[in-house]
Amino acid sequence: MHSFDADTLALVTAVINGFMAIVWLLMVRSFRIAPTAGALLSGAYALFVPSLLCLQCHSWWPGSLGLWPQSYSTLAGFALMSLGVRRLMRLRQRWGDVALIAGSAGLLMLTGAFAKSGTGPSLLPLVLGSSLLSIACARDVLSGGRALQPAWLTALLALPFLLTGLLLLLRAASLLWLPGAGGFFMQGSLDRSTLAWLYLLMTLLIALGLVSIVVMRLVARIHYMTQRDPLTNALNRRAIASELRTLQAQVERGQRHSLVMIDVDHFKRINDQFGHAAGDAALLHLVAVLQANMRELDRLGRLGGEEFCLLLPHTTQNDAGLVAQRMCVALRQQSLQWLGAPIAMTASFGVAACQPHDSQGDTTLAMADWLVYRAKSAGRDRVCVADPEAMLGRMVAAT
Ligand SMILES: Nc1nc2c(ncn2[C@@H]2O[C@H](COP(=O)(O)OP(=O)(O)OP(=O)(O)O)[C@@H](O)[C@H]2O)c(=O)[nH]1
Repeated sequence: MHSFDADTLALVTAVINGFMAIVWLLMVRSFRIAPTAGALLSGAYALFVPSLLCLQCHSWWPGSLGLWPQSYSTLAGFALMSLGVRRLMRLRQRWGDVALIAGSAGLLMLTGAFAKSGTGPSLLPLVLGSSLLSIACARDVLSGGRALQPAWLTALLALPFLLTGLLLLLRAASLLWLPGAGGFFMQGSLDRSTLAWLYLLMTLLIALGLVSIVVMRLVARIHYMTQRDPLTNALNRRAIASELRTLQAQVERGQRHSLVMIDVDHFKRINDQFGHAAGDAALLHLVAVLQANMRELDRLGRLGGEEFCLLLPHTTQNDAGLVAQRMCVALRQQSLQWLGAPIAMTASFGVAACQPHDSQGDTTLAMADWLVYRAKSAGRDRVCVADPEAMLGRMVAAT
């Protein structure tokens, strides 16, 4: 553990910070991932590099510069880090708080430097300000991560920020008690290289934590996209088939669920008369009307073209018929507004209860499909509800 001295470890930490600055910049520029948070974090990491490198070059640059570059770049780095973390956790930005902490720390250093005329800024405000900002990051990860990740994982991500904040707080305390301690790392009870190791470890953990937040968000987004129809954002065919299989399995255990198949009437005419864009808008309008008339646990999916499927868990066929009737009337009454003019739109609905002994839901789907066909034949703009006995007889006869 102690085979490296503190300066070498600070150099390694600087390299890691530089690498992370490039990683975040790449994510922002090349992939447009978390653009604002990424830019702020990239800036923060870039600012930490000179603050760590200054430990090495301190001896040979102009004495008048003293600790100024190191002090301010560290403080500015923590300020940007704090803003970046808030943005990454999708919390309302607190520019005022960050400006207050960083500004007052900067001002204190400035006044301290003038008071001591040329001795360079006092490190105390810098370390205290950085510590507060790092603790604020831990708090933001905890509050922003509540909705996203399991609690233990959020706590794990917040921990390195908290430890860094506490280390800096300890350092501030040592500066207060030992005002002569001029170096970046704390002197006293813990030796410099142990502290350098701890800072290096915290840097690594924070970098991993921040990147893993983005990776988890991306995985969740990709999972969401594989389940959705890109135009209407309703569930796609694969996702609705999977939901239907789940309901069918519950039917075997005595639950009662229903399915509604919906097909827009004369959709081709809308496309032909008003153009494909109007057709797309009509599909979005249909989904909006259906969603306004369904419960949160109901599932709406697009099977393809202008054909949709609505799963109604814990709903009898009769109740599902009433829901479909409500949707049919709502669609008839709320015409699509296209370029300032109304376009009348209706749909045909087929309603069937989820059938037993139908693990894939094929029979249920076929029944609802057949009922839509019947609604179309009977003049469209209506709901047909299954009569299971009569229907199964007819479907068997038809095959
Ligand atoms: N705008 C648009 N049109 C689509 C989309 N998917 C399929 N269509 C069109 O939807 C139309 C479906 O026409 P048909 O199957 O004849 O059905 P219909 O005109 O609604 O007639 P009925 O169902 O008998 O009332 C076709 O012209 C497809 O090109 C889409 O995503 N956007």
